[in-house]
Amino acid sequence: MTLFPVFLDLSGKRGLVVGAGHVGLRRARGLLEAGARVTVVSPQAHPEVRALDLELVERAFVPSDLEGVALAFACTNDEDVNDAVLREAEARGLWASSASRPERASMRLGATLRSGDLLVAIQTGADLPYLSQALRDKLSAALPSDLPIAAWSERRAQALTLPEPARSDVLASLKDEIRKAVGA
Ligand SMILES: C[C@@]1(CC(=O)O)C2=NC(=C\c3[nH]c(c(CCC(=O)O)c3CC(=O)O)Cc3[nH]c(c(CC(=O)O)c3CCC(=O)O)/C=C3\N/C(=C\2)[C@@H](CCC(=O)O)[C@]3(C)CC(=O)O)/[C@H]1CCC(=O)O
Ligand SMILES: NC(=O)c1ccc[n+]([C@@H]2O[C@H](COP(=O)([O-])OP(=O)(O)OC[C@H]3O[C@@H](n4cnc5c(N)ncnc54)[C@H](O)[C@@H]3O)[C@@H](O)[C@H]2O)c1
Repeated sequence: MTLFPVFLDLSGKRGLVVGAGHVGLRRARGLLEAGARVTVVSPQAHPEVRALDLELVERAFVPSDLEGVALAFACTNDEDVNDAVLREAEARGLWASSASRPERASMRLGATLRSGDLLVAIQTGADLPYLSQALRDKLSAALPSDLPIAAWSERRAQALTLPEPARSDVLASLKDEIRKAVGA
């Protein structure tokens, strides 16, 4: 299956996390980092989930938990519950992922690498987190830590306001400088 890569702006949207073990904790943190509002539904919760700024509902999942939600993460240790979350999400036209049945889900996750706003996500397409993590670590070690990304972005924005041929000249030299800086 060929997956479509996309980066979501979740600010102000509600994400539902079903199951508050260590995978649910990772999903809740990731959603909060992205500015989403988060509801976690789980009878038991990892202690670190309680410390987060989210709504924790301490009971088993029911389909109405999906009301008002933009996307859902099935992270329980019960495959039937994770399947039910996928099924109910699908019925409501919502994207959902499953920690235990990824191949049945409409949404897959990957290993991620962040440096400021720079975000790299790696998905093997083969349910092989060891490979995506290994590639992420390799890329992380190779990435220069002091890239002047904001300054480059500002120079590009300014160049786009220039008339030709200045615009193309400035953009070409910026492109060369960036490729050299990252060793491409
Ligand atoms: C990269 C990362 C991102 C993330 O999940 O955040 C990620 N797994 C991570 C960690 C991790 N995964 C597992 C352990 C337990 C210990 C171990 O086995 O080592 C740990 C360690 C831990 O949890 O700490 C085992 C595991 N993983 C999956 C299953 C189910 C299955 O295989 O069916 C099982 C077997 C469960 C079991 O049977 O117990 C499934 C998936 N895991 C994916 C991604 C997706 C594939 C991505 C790809 O192919 O590229 C996919 C398909 C899910 C999806 O699409 O959402 C994250 C790194 C976090 C980081 O370091 O940043
Ligand atoms: N994708 C990944 O990266 C990854 C990594 C490790 C494990 N896994 C898979 O994900 C599953 C979850 O892993 P974990 O380590 O977070 O498990 P865990 O056992 O730590 O947590 C499971 C949570 O689900 C909750 N739960 C159980 N039934 C529920 C229900 N009906 N409604 C709501 N919540 C319910 C439990 O109370 C618990 O908080 C594992 O069983 C495994 O299959 C995936």
